[in-house]
Amino acid sequence: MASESGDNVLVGVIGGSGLYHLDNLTLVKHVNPETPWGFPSSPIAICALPSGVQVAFLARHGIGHTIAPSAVPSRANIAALKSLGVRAVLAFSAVGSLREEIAPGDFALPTQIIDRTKGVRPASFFEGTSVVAHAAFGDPFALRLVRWLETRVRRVLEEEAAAHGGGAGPALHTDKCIVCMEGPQFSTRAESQMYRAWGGDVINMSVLPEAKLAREAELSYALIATATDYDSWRPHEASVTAAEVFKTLQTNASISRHVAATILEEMHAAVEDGDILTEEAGSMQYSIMPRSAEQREEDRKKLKYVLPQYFS
Ligand SMILES: CSC[C@H]1O[C@H](OP(=O)(O)O)[C@H](O)[C@@H]1O
Ligand SMILES: Nc1ncnc2[nH]cnc12
Repeated sequence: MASESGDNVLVGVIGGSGLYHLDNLTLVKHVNPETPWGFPSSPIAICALPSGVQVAFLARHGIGHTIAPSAVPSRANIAALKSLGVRAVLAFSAVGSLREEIAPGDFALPTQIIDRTKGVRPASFFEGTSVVAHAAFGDPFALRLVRWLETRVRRVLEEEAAAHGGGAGPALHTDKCIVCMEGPQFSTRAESQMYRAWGGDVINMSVLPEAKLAREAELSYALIATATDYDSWRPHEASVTAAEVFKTLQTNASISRHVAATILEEMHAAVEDGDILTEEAGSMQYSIMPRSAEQREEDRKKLKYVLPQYFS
């Protein structure tokens, strides 16, 4: 797909709470594409890695963290990244831990999601159009990208531990299930315990509809979850507060920047090389219901923005 920017920006990074910029990058320019679903959360920073390779960085809640989780314009965010030519998205998120072994400061790579959003977030590019599509979402993250990330993120966490005296350092937890709640209030103790009983391992307010929209846009999407707290399930401990989250947010963000600075070059190369990290390309081919006479031309035009190969 020819990108709107004309640049070869294949990798997009979405920063969550505490992560409003990346390290070791030279800002090339800011772009703020108006998509058929409005403007992204903030202007997108197109940044050059030391090799000159460019990546796109978007702050999910805006640079000044002014957008609440339920109000994040996820359709515009994903559509804007796609319009720049992005094919794989690395998203970061601050999460609560629902498991004793996932300590604040640890990192997790989820492979499953439980949806506890309340239907107030627009969750499909097809919503409100005359085109019906049912994307496959059994594996909500791009598994090849997740597996690719495992070894690389683990290595960075080991480097972090070595640089800070060789102690245990943050652990990486793989194959975890993330609960996405509506918020903005945190969970009750009863809810937190229920999520554990359901098999949830970590919890946030942001992975949906972001992951669904990435799938609809045929972008490979993975989430690096960074634990900040133990949510509200521990019977004899205080339940989570924003103050508790803030305690680990900066350290987690700084390690997240180290992860990004270490892997982005290689990730760009892997995406460019072909199908290793672009497994979602073509995945919507059989998800869109066959064209009928009732499909409105204006809707096809809108959908062309994210899926040009099906709506030319
Ligand atoms: C600041 S606590 C709750 C807030 O933090 C997470 O944001 P993000 O996923 O963007 O890092 C969580 O999802 C909530 O939105
Ligand atoms: N306990 C929690 N619940 C939901 N989102 C979070 N983000 C960070 N901690 C969280």
